[in-house]
Amino acid sequence: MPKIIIAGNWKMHKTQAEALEFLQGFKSHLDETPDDREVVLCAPFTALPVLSKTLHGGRIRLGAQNVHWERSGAYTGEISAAMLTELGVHYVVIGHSERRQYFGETDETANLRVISAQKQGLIPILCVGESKAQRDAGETETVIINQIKRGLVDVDQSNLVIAYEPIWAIGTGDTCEATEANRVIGLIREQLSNKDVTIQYGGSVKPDNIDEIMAQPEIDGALVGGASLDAAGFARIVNYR
Ligand SMILES: O=C[C@H](O)COP(=O)(O)O
Repeated sequence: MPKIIIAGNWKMHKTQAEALEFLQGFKSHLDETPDDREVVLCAPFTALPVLSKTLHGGRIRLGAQNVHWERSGAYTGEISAAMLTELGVHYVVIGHSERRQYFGETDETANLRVISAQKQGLIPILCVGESKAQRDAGETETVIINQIKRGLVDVDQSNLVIAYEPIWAIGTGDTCEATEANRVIGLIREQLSNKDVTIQYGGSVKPDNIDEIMAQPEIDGALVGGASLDAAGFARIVNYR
């Protein structure tokens, strides 16, 4: 059975002080969180050390939002997998559509990042998703299958999470219908040799739609952007029914 993973992706939000303030409001809600799910916070690099110290041994796992494929070297502005594991990071978001759109990342660089993350013991959360134009042109299936095939060349599927994030649903409030997300995630699973890979849905997940999303049989979790910034709201998402 795939593990259920609810992850918050804070993107470029929260200073260290704001991250600690969030935790104060969030942690008390975890008493109600069923044991069947993993809770992950993917924070900016600068907030990882303080979160790591505060979360040590607790219920919440730490995630980063990117990783380079080399162990070290002349790569100004980049972070290696070894630097992240040293901080107690367990997960790393890779190939997010914002990285692809604004920073020129491709399926090929996502693939290199996934492999280097796994080598260092990190669990990659590989993001895939089609644009509105691609969906309107009837290309959703082809786009997703290509992203999965190229992103997973030589990748060990036993330590892997995939997030299906239709680009048109990210930060727009325009959530993909839960049944449609379920259909595409089923298609992604068909491409995998390991059927127990956790496949999340991401794109305008909110407290008022998480129950329907998580009721879908193919959906094993959520990657939550904007709604993960508010402690009470993210707690409701994590504690979906
Ligand atoms: O990584 C998270 C996704 O980009 C979704 O963001 P959102 O929940 O703000 O739509």
